Amino acid sequence: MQDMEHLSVISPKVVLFVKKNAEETSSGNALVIIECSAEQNHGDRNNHESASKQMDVSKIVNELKMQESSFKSNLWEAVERLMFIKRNEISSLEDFLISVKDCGAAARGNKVNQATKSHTASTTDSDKKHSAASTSRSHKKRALCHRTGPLLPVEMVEHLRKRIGSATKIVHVEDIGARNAVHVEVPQELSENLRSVLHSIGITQLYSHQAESIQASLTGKNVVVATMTSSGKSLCYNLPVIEALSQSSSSCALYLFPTKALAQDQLRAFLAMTKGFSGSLNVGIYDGDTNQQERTRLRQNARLLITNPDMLHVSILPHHRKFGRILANLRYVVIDEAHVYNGAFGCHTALILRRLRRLCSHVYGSDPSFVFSTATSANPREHCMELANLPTLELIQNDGSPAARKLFILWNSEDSAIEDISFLFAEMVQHGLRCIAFCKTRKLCELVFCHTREILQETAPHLAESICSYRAGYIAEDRRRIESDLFNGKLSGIAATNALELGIDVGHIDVTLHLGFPGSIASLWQQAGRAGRRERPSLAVYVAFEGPLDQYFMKHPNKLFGSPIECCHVDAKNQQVLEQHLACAALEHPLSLFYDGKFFGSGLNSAIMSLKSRGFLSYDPSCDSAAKIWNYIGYQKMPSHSVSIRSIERERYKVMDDQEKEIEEIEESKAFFQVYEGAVYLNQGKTYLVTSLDLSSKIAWCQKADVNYYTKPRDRTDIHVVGGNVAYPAPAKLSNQFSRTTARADPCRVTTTWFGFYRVHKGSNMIFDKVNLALPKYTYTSQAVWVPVPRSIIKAVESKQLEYRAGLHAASHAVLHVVPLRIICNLSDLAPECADPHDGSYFPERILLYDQHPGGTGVCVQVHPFFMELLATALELLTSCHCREDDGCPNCIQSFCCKSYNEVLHKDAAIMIIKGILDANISSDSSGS
Ligand SMILES: Nc1ncnc2c1ncn2[C@@H]1O[C@H](COP(=O)(O)OP(=O)(O)OP(=O)(O)O)[C@@H](O)[C@H]1O
Repeated sequence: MQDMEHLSVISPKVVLFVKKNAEETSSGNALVIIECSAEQNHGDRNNHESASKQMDVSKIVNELKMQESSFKSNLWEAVERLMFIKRNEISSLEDFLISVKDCGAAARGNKVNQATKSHTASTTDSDKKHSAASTSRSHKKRALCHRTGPLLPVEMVEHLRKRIGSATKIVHVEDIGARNAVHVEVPQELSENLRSVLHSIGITQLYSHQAESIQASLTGKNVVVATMTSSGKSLCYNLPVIEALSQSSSSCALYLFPTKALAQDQLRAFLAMTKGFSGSLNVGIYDGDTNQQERTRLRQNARLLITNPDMLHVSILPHHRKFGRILANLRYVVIDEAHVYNGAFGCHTALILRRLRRLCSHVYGSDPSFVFSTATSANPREHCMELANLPTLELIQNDGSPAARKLFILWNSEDSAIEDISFLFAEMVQHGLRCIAFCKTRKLCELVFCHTREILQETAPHLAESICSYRAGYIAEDRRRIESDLFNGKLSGIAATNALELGIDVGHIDVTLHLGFPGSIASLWQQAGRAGRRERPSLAVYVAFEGPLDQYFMKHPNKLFGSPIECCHVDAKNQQVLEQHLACAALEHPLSLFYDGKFFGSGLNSAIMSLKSRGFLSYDPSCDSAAKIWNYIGYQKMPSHSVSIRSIERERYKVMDDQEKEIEEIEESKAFFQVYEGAVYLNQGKTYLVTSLDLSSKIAWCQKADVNYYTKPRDRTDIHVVGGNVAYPAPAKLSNQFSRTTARADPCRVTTTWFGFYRVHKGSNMIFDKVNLALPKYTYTSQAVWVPVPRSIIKAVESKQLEYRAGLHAASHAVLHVVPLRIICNLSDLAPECADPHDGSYFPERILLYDQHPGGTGVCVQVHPFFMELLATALELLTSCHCREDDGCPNCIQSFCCKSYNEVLHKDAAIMIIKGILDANISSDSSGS
């Protein structure tokens, strides 16, 4: 009985002991009960060893209840609740005692309290002997139970340090100092109307950048406002627009927001601002949620139309005559959050804006000014000029807004990042700090929400309902409700995906938590920018996962805080996308080589020829031959309907509960990651079990469940190179020694297979069951660029005792990293073929990149001519990177988008493979010449 610690005298007959280092019971408990008499209690424990029983907590509690019915029920409740909630976490007597202490007044007012006091004192020494990890866990519990009342965000760092003790997880604190405002008087040229608008929202002075930008816009210049998050960028476009609309009763404006939520938010702000406004501004949102009646009303009356690029593409431009009044009088086009228009989506938006400007010019004789805003782009001017094909653009970036101090903590989790962020989330809420916990995936978002709520139910039940989750997939009504609850202060915390990253005004937020690196430094700042608005000090905590990418930033904080944010890229010359939009443009208004070159660039001629040969365009011989007019003659009535600008899928699975209520719709490509028979499915913190999946009607039926595990699909993505000609030939002139490239560009078939799932214990994250499933595969055709690896190289790598597969995996990541050095693209458009680290079966011997969008956006075809040069650049990258680890760093072989979580990478093997391919290529080149 030396390993027993006295827990409490529960009754004259029963004493609870914790068995130190006990083997876990089936439900993961290490509690032992000693049954004895009151006198025996004070005797030698060894005498009663035979009476000890180790069993499930549930059985213990029931047995104790039966034996001791006279005991106070509220204490039972407390103990029971505690045991169930904490089942895997009771690592020391102190943990348990602290938790008991927190379990209500009843528990504190009786014998347990006395036992608690004496044993808290007596176990302090033994606690010191605990390992660092268990000490930190113990401190964590103490933190959870410790309520000191409201704290300021900046006080939280010290508080956390005290709570988690010496085994600190805080590896770095970046102190981002406050910035003073640079105010200027409201410019003289602003009308009385505008002054009264400002007055009505309590603004007496402008920030310097606002005045600069407003003045430029009022004189008709195109402007990009590139200042910090929460720097008052909305005013930079709202004021000139209100001015224009109030000066002329016919003037109109168009606002483009990338999300519906943002559009709603901005409409709210605009209406609040113009509440007492004398003139009629007629503002409205025209998006997929707008009903027919409202659409008609807006087409007839709106002067400020708030929409998105998708609506512009499929509805407004193809039916432009119905919007003729607005287009003819268009004074301003506002594009908020310009950094979102990046990569493939940016490329499509760039062509949509060209279609808009062309119609304004050719059909309606208008030439609107553009106002862009962005907080997180390293090249705002270059990016926005390319986006709208503008000859000039005024860059406003001298930020005159004030900012309060922000502390940015890097938190390296020793055990579970999910548990840590949940603990931090609960801790913030308990100290009166409003908080958003950003999670990378929908599932993580639900898990963090559930964990945090469990903690709060235990430690501060009155706060358990004050948190919520928010992610894509929720029905619009739920999202609007959550947004407004957060705005109104009904909610004090929210676990969210990047759906909440853009500038929705969610009221004041004190703290942002970030679970894992969100994919770009720009995105991390964008998320962190949600807190500390309105000059309040704030806190951000980046909680790292175990993966190499997060660990890299934990080791090198300067790579986060000292590096510039990423550039935004769009490639409006992408031949494939250009042709898709030219077909749409030709339907909207006939195309002319003569008049349209300035909108669509030098690729116009060859794109028209290609469309002609494919039966989309025909030349109108009746027109003046110099103007060369081309009409749309394609078989599709509305070509824009088949051009998906965000790869939005039409095929979706519905998730229904047993009351036949729809809970969510999930895109087909993502459905089986979430719903399959036996899956634990989470939605807004509720746990469901998927009882059946009807593949024909695409419905997943589920019912509420109370389970202590989650499920994880087992899946694999295979690339099958189909062969044959690619749609677009490589440019004739290829450069230097790699002209006889062995790289190929081919159509490919991308197939994701789900072959089952794991059941994983919630607390321990241990897999305890493996289930096989037969689900339909998800397949789409796309394009790939690839190069085979000669057998001799594989042998050479293996002869050095290096892992060939790890080298191949690392090499494809390195090649992916250098693609943006040669072409303008978004890295998420492309993906490398990643070897499944847990699958030892055949894997193709090649380095391959494929286009992630069904049908492909043409990036691989563009890459093909210089693929071997990319290999040479990748080799330079690897050999010049001084990181020492075999599995490299994010600067060389680790990739954020790796589907195999950067497992099984080897830098030296990658160097050998790339070098080998290049050597083989040069020798085949010289032997062939
Ligand atoms: N000149 C000003 N004086 C005082 N407060 C201002 C001024 N201009 C704007 N604000 C306030 O600053 C807050 C942030 O403004 P806004 O939402 O326009 O910022 P933003 O730069 O668009 O933010 P985000 O980057 O998140 O989209 C608002 O509450 C707004 O009322």
